[in-house]
Amino acid sequence: MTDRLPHEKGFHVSWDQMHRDSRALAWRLDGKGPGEGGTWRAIVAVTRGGMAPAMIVARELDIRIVDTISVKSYNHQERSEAVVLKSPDRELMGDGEGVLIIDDLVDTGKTLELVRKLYPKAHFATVYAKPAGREQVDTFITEVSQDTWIFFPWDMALQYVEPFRGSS
Ligand SMILES: O=P(O)(O)OC[C@H]1O[C@H](OP(=O)(O)OP(=O)(O)O)[C@H](O)[C@@H]1O
Ligand code: HPA
Ligand SMILES: [Mg+2]
Repeated sequence: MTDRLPHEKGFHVSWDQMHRDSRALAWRLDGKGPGEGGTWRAIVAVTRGGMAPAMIVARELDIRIVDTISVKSYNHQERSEAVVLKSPDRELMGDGEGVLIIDDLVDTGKTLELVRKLYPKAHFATVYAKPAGREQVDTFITEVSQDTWIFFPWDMALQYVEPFRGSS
């Protein structure tokens, strides 16, 4: 399967790495909100990939108001038009002021571009970022090159690999 991937490089993220990087994202966002003491009003996870880092950030920053926005833009590794399948609570959101919108990564930036149009005052944060989408994100932790495909732990499984020298 891997020999058919259209991307030259793979960046494999373990659950442990995702936990560490999401915590680092939380710490970076801590105290930067517009509320009293730099607090944030709420978190909105971009489903589905944003839910894992959003949960970790919500826990670290003690934010209990968490909603989701569902944006579908990929079929496997093929990009298609981004569409909103489910919106967060309208009253909660307003123009997005004080709301943290969290996703696992920004790639072309099309997903966040769409969400940003809806909530221009929100703060956009991702764990990983590729150069083409960097402008769409206010805070991120790790940048990878555009020709890298990030493999997330929820898409992976442990499996047998042949020894380097083959088996006798
Ligand atoms: O910056 P972009 O080029 O728009 O790509 C980034 C988005 O693509 C992936 O989501 P996907 O649409 O595959 O859905 P998923 O989170 O449910 O896997 C990823 O989780 C981001 O949300
Ligand atoms: O590099 C990626 N990895 C996983 N999902 C993605 N969706 C857009 N780009 C990526
Ligand atoms: Mg996603």
